[in-house]
Amino acid sequence: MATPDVPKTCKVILADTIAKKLLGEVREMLTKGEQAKKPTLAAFLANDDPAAGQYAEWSKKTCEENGFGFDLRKVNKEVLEEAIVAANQDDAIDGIIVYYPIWTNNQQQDRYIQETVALSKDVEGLCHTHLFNMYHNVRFLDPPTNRKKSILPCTPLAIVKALEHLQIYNPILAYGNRLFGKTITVINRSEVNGRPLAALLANDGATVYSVDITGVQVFTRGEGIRQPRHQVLDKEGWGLKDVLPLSDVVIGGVPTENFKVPTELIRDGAVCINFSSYRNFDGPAVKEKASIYVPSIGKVTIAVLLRNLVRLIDNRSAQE
Ligand SMILES: NC(=O)C1=CN([C@@H]2O[C@H](COP(=O)(O)OP(=O)(O)OC[C@H]3O[C@@H](n4cnc5c(N)ncnc54)[C@H](O)[C@@H]3O)[C@@H](O)[C@H]2O)C=CC1
Ligand SMILES: Nc1nc(=O)c2c([nH]1)NC[C@@H]1CN(c3ccc(C(=O)N[C@@H](CCC(=O)O)C(=O)O)cc3)C=[N+]21
Repeated sequence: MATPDVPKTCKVILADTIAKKLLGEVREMLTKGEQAKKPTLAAFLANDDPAAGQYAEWSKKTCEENGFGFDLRKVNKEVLEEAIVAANQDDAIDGIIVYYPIWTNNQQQDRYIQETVALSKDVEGLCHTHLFNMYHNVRFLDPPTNRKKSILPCTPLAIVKALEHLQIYNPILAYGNRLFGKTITVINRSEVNGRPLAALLANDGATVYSVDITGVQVFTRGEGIRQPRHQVLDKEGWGLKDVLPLSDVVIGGVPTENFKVPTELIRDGAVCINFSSYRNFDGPAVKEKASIYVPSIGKVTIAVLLRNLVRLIDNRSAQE
């Protein structure tokens, strides 16, 4: 029998679809818990980054629509540290988010602020203990009791949730190994986004090419997939031209207007995901190449933020 002509079309998946599913789960978690009061986030905005301001507005809206409190605090850089310390001690506040970057030319100072947020209120998973657990593939804060879940950074986790939704995670495989056999390129290696993302994906079994302005590194679980955590190697002289043709999934996070992933290098049928505030893929062209295209992820990030907040509250009741 002749095979009918199947049109070759790219499926565009919007963040909203994935976010709605997660928000449904979050509301369910909320009704199961026995919170006496409305879970409340304190959000510190101490820069004039338009992306951060927009993100704050979106987060506020999503919080309020889903039964969460969102307390936006616009503060001066100079008083930020003291303001965070006060929120750490305030029982009315369940989680704290700080919009980065703050000191654009001083990463050390931003790191210091990340550490100022109390571990029990670190809704973005950026405190050292949370980062250490993520990089070491440790899921709980209190082994061997395992009642307190370690928090994962919002944007990397949002991308993992998107990949689960798209069934790039293969549920036939064992949990923790569901990306085995997949090759993924992540274009961005910042400490808050690209690097944790590459580590998470490698910890789940993928081969991850992590690309930044300086070059390419490969994150894997090592030979024979038996390593408990990822390993990193430099790929001297490699560039997008080497890694894109190998990649089942391409994730763009370059924060510039004019950067575009070269469409001609993308594999036919690849899955393309953009998390940058700028469009890293040339929309019409990528739809001729990709099997699935996710043009933005922000709404999923916000859903994950709320999910993390519920986790923090559960962790606190596990403590008590
Ligand atoms: N949708 C979401 O949930 C979120 C989106 N963002 C957005 O993601 C973007 C990235 O944010 P950050 O990681 O904080 O930025 P960043 O400036 O800290 O890091 C940018 C990364 O991209 C790399 N890069 C820059 N130009 C490149 C090029 N031409 N080729 C390859 N690599 C290049 C840099 O080397 C660096 O690793 C921004 O647009 C930000 O607004 C950030 C957080 C959440
Ligand atoms: N500590 C920290 N954590 C962050 O996660 C963080 C940050 N700092 N600094 C700024 C960037 C930027 N960012 C965005 C998240 C969502 C949307 C978002 O929801 N965008 C909508 C688009 C809105 C529209 O329609 O224009 C979407 O993707 O659907 C945008 C931007 C988080 N950031």
